[in-house]
Amino acid sequence: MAEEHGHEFILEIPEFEHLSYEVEEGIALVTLRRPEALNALSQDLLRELAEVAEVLAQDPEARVAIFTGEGKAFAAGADLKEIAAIKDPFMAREYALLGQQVFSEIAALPIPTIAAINGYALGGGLELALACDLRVAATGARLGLPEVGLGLIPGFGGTQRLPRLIGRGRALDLIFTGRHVTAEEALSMGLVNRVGEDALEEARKLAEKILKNAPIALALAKESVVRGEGLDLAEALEIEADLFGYAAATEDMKEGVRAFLEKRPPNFKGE
Ligand SMILES: C/C=C/C(=O)SCCNC(=O)CCNC(=O)[C@H](O)C(C)(C)COP(=O)(O)OP(=O)(O)OC[C@H]1O[C@@H](n2cnc3c(N)ncnc32)[C@H](O)[C@@H]1OP(=O)(O)O
Repeated sequence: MAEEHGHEFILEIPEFEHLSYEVEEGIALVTLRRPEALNALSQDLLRELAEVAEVLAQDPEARVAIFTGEGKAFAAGADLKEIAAIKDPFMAREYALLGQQVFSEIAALPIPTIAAINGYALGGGLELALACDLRVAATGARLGLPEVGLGLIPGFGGTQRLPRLIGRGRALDLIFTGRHVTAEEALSMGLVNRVGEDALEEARKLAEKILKNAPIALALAKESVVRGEGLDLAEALEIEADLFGYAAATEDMKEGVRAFLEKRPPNFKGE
């Protein structure tokens, strides 16, 4: 996907069918584009999300990524037509593993990611939003994990990422009832970080605030949080101290501290 020509680094962006990818002023925008099926996550769309994650990990222009959906949904879940065609538990397991793998790649991206939840985020759609670092919802958005009403369970990370984010009790409320919550309720339970009239506009505002900060420090802060999950506190604190050491060795750290002392805004270069 990426080639070196002399010293020039050329990133080839694949042709996508079910999503679009654009980058403007440091913000990469990934838009799911299957509005006729409320952006249901078909296997083809999941594979394109894996490809876009690979692009995001390499694109030097992409400093924050926003994921959103075209039309009235962010994503209405895994594609139920494809689920209906699953013949045995082994195929179903492979299906879950595909979604989990793609969302884990998104969760591990070295840049901050934001889900701009413009409408329905249900089942696998909410699980995609959970794989992002931050979630911003439109006032009219509806979020939920309705899988048990279909005889399924959340299988793209929902049973793991949701309790880690909002706590076991609140997560099991959503998982057992399958109910749709409003953006306001999602905000009150910590499921989303912000609510606004227009999710994308609100997400862009958030991205712009993030972009004012030092890029390497952002990557290291995320790495510290991600690597610390699942470790005991002492081990996780060691990782934090190591990464603090890396951050302190950057030119941007010198610039940030100098700018503070000189009472001016910093000019970070990502070095
Ligand atoms: C591991 C992960 C597992 C999962 O994610 S399981 C799936 C979990 N998701 C769901 O159960 C949500 C399913 N969708 C719905 O409940 C409803 O939709 C909504 C409440 C989101 C919206 O309802 P309304 O406004 O009446 O729209 P509409 O006519 O139902 O949908 C428009 C078109 O979109 C298709 N569609 C919606 N969701 C899915 C889906 N998840 N998989 C495949 N297609 C979907 C429909 O069938 C229909 O299509 P047509 O116009 O051809 O009838």
